[in-house]
Amino acid sequence: MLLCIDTGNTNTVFSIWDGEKFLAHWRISTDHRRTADEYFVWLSTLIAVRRFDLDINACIISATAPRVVFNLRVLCNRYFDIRPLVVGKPECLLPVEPRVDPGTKVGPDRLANAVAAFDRHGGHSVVVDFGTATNFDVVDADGAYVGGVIAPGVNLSLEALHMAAAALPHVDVTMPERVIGTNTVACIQSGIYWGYIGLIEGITRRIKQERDHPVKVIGTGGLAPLFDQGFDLFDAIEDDLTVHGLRLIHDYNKEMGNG
Ligand SMILES: Nc1ncnc2c1ncn2[C@@H]1O[C@H](COP(=O)(O)OP(=O)(O)OP(=O)(O)O)[C@@H](O)[C@H]1O
Ligand SMILES: CC(C)(CO)[C@@H](O)C(=O)NCCC(=O)O
Ligand SMILES: [K+]
Repeated sequence: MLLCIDTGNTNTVFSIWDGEKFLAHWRISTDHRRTADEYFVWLSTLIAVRRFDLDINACIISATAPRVVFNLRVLCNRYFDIRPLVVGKPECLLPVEPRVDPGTKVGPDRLANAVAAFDRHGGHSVVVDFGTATNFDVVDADGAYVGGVIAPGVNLSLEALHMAAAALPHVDVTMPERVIGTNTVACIQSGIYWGYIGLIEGITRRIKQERDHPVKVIGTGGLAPLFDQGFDLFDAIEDDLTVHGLRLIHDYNKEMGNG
């Protein structure tokens, strides 16, 4: 079984691939202080609940927070006796290299998104990923990541508003019926919701103008469905895009005799 670990700045997803399908996706908050032993206790508890044998013989990691990699490597070595592939490190091959400015370290989650989008939708696409950041990852005809956009994430914007303005409470993200709010909470919800609708519409329109080929827009991340209600923002929503990409990158390395 392959263990795919997608560490974002807020949450980390552990997914188990049995060679044909994902058996489970488990989520834990990202904390670089978490030790290998802590991860293992957590993992083995979840595996016991699901009653399948833990037979992990390969691991691939995407870490947008590089500090977590040390303890994840220890987890792999100590408990599974394997060396993980770490996306973005020179020893981890990619089906196509990204085409960006020299010296740019593209986020490994964006590299995985590009590989997954190319697999499911072919070239000429853009992934809109709603995580800690709201990032747009542009995929070329051959599947290469060729750049994109990084905007503050929805929950980050809400948090910033609440922290910086004494009179503004923390609110949940929902779709308000009307743009004009008649109370404080409704005003904030409107600013966030309609603000992000405008951001997604505006940025995808401009990305399409900059490309010389029609572009498919793929939404992913927990909040993608919320922004899809009644709007034509996305051609597809994929909830497991990043781990799907990790699985493909692992398989590619195996095919190439690497790891
Ligand atoms: N209506 C909602 N309001 C607030 N949060 C939501 C809502 N729906 C989903 N979420 C949250 O969105 C998050 C989506 O997870 P996702 O993996 O896409 O990004 P993340 O974990 O926040 O960021 P990162 O991947 O950068 O760590 C989950 O933590 C989930 O609890
Ligand atoms: C943009 C985020 C934060 C999205 O998770 C991550 O991919 C990242 O830290 N990227 C590094 C910079 C870049 O991708 O250009
Ligand atoms: K993510």
